[in-house]
Amino acid sequence: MQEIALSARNLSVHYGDKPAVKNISLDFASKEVTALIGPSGCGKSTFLRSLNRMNDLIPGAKITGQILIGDEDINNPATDVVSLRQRIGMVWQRPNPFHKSIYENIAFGPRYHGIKSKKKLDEIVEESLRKAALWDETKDRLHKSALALSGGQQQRLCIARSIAVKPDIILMDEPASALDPVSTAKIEELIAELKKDYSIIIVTHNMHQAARVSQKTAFFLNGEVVEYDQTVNMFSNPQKQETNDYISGRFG
Ligand SMILES: Nc1ncnc2c1ncn2[C@@H]1O[C@H](COP(=O)(O)OP(=O)(O)OP(=O)(O)O)[C@@H](O)[C@H]1O
Repeated sequence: MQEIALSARNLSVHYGDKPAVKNISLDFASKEVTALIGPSGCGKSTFLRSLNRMNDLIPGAKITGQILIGDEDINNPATDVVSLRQRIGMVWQRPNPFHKSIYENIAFGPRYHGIKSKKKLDEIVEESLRKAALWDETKDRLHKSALALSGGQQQRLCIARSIAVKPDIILMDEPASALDPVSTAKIEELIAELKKDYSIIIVTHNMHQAARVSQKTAFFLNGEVVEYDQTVNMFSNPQKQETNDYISGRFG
């Protein structure tokens, strides 16, 4: 049996009176990549943001249902949201490095979580940049501004920053959509490498990308999950007409 990293149970999200995510239950396997696909506005990002309580920051967003890590429901008001976001990291569509050096971008999180030793921080910075396939490109300029990196390098830096606090799960919201094809390919290679150590849930509009990087795919439509399956099955033999229409480009 596959280990489960995270489960959504009857999860619904409303913005005011308007439902954006409707009663979704999904299990996410450990150390796998799960892709969330579907047309614009179908609730993928809203669902993703619920998984580490980022929707808490949106006024008027109301969340019901459970997000379970083991027996722990992260929607419980007693949950320490800072430590939750350390365990479940997030990488956004546009790279958003801090206006600081490359080193400080990575060291910020571990330092915030109490690591003070320079030697330990140096080790974490190197290890995180290596895991994000960025060490060779940055080792001679660690104390230069992160903003001088290319867009693709900045996105790998953001991935390194999320790795630095040792998460179990990394959420990615269209992490390559603002990047050129070469940078996109690097991010995809990196995702394949990262899944050895982390469970990854990625929103993507790019069907080829979903097919390349993920082991499971969930197809969202109008706030619901229409189909959830192994990616190879989903793309070769979808069970629902709507899935077939979407992946063959008939809408969305
Ligand atoms: N902050 C918000 N306030 C109000 N409504 C929102 C907010 N964010 C999203 N919505 C609405 O919720 C629905 C789902 O949006 P969401 O962004 O989750 O979809 P999506 O599938 O990720 O879309 P896209 O692929 O275009 O990013 C949409 O109708 C959207 O207009």
